[in-house]
Amino acid sequence: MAKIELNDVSVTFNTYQQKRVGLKEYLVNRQFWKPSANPVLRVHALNGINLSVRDGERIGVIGHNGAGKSTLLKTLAGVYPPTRGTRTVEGRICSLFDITLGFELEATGWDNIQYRSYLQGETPTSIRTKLDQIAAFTELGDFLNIAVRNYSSGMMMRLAFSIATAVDPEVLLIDEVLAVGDMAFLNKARARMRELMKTSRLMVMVAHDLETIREMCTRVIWMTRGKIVMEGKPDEVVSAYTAAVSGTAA
Ligand SMILES: Nc1ncnc2c1ncn2[C@@H]1O[C@H](COP(=O)(O)OP(=O)(O)OP(=O)(O)O)[C@@H](O)[C@H]1O
Repeated sequence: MAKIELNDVSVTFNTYQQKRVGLKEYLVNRQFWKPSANPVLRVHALNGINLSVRDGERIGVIGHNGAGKSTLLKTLAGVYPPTRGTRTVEGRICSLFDITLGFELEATGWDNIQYRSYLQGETPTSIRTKLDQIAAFTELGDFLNIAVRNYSSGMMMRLAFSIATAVDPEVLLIDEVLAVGDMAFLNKARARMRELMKTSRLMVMVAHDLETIREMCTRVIWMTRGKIVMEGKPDEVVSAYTAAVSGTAA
């Protein structure tokens, strides 16, 4: 059984009003420099989020830029620990965002498929059957024999997407704006994503495309400034959001 439980979760980032002051800059200007010249800014990206998602639910997250959607997804994935509150996620997670991060640049495509598959919980036996399927999906052919340092960004995307989606996820976390290479690969990737959405036990998807949300989700969450302002049936929440955005809300 897969489930997600967020209890009063907040995520705060500390950032600086200006760029960080380096050692050289500090030494040169130290008689003039004061910490108050560059105060810490606290960004409350998530603010007291309560969310309970059960097996079988497909959640869509909508909201304007900077509302906290990606931070929510990354908190669910375990990338950001909550500054306050508790996070419980049960089930094998597949995160479809930032998928090209963390590759071994000096290793070949084949080696990276192995390394990543282990990180995704595969065993030497289970990898044996999947290796060829992943390689075939990339359509990278002999390029899989060279170091990924030499890949174009589109080739990296193909490799990363093929590996990330070769799992049998229980909890699927998707950022819709995943750019996955050229048109030919994009169509194939979209088809695979839809398949994963149908087969995973629970999904949370961040999307700006409201039609995809209406079509794919069982519940929608609308976020503003790190808070959930409305949640419920896709049609109702999307209509309220659209009305608010176009300025026709009552
Ligand atoms: N790593 C970080 N360090 C500092 N601030 C951050 C970081 N990540 C996000 N933020 C800030 O947190 C807030 C929420 O950002 P987030 O990326 O979650 O929004 P979003 O709803 O996904 O936006 P978009 O639709 O533009 O992708 C923003 O104010 C953003 O500047």
